[in-house]
Amino acid sequence: MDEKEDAGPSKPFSFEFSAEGMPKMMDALSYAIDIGYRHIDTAHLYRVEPEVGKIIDKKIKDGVVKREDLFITTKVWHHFHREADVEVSVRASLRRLNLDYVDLVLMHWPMSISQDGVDEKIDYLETWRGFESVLSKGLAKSIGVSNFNVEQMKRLLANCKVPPSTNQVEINLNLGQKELVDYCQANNVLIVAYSPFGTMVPSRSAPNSPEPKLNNPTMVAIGKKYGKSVTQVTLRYLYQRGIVSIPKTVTPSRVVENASIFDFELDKGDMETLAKFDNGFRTVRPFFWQDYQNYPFEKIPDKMEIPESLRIWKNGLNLDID
Ligand SMILES: NC(=O)C1=CN([C@@H]2O[C@H](COP(=O)(O)OP(=O)(O)OC[C@H]3O[C@@H](n4cnc5c(N)ncnc54)[C@H](OP(=O)(O)O)[C@@H]3O)[C@@H](O)[C@H]2O)C=CC1
Ligand SMILES: O=C1CO[C@H](CO)[C@@H](O)[C@@H]1O
Repeated sequence: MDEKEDAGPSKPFSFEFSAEGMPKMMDALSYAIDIGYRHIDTAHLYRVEPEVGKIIDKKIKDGVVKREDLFITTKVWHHFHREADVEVSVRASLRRLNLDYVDLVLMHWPMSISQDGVDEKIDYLETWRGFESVLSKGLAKSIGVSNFNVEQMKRLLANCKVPPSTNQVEINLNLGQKELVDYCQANNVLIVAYSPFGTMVPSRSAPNSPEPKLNNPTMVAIGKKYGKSVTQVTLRYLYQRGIVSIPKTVTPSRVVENASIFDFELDKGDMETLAKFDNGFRTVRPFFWQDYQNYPFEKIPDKMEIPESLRIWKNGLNLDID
């Protein structure tokens, strides 16, 4: 393996993954597959592909699932945006995952940032040609993007040979992204919602985070009406908008809870009530990249105090993955 394959931006950030969190996460993944989860979302960034691969391998060897039953997504990070580097990244992920192919590979962000954190200003249309090549070689069964805004989706769809199957973006009750969802769905691009709970959950919440929280009276009342939790109502709401959610939990009971959303249907009135929570509050906003070319979100004005809940990374990110 040449060092380019697994090198990552050694500066300016240092995002420490908690090693002790790994076993819990892997136990949760193993349990999720046992109870019926089939879509696994990972990425070069997350540094867990080898462990995900081991779990998949074991579940196939134990006869719990066949490879074709699973839908594995991984993502290409910023510093592999040269057309030829996309394949380098995907082959490295396949090696770490111990797979012959992934079902979906995503361009994690539209920005291209060097391993040293420099804004390399590579056009994502060039990067996308690398994705089309990876698809043609069978390294991925489908290709998509993540964190693309409406303008970027329009430009990509107008300048590609193979359209993205998916746009994985933050969607939750705070951030409904109606214009983006409507555009993608009108153009047969599946919307996958990351951070589907937004700031509802304590790990993402801060004193100034907007409603709804887990104890929001309106949410609790709607949940009671259907015998469901606030988080199940949230995931069902997204499902009924034609959106695939990818909630994360390391808690076994929540692994079950988050999957138990297909035995009820929110009525029209409740869907309208839930839509009213939309206030545009974005949970995942890496403001440290906001001056880079193709940064997809509105910029936070310098004078505005950046709320703690937006500072998902205190120091940033270190991708020197072995
Ligand atoms: N493409 C991209 O740029 C991004 C992709 N993603 C993807 O989306 C996935 C999910 O997003 P993430 O940001 O983790 O946020 P989520 O909205 O999935 O929230 C995860 C948090 O919610 C808690 N939680 C989960 N289920 C419940 C429940 N039923 N009741 C109460 N709390 C609950 C978890 O706690 P606990 O684990 O302790 O149970 C965890 O702290 C990520 O794992 C990643 O795969 C995420 C961000 C950006
Ligand atoms: O899960 C994640 C944590 O935040 C990163 C940057 O904001 C995301 O891109 C990533 O997928």
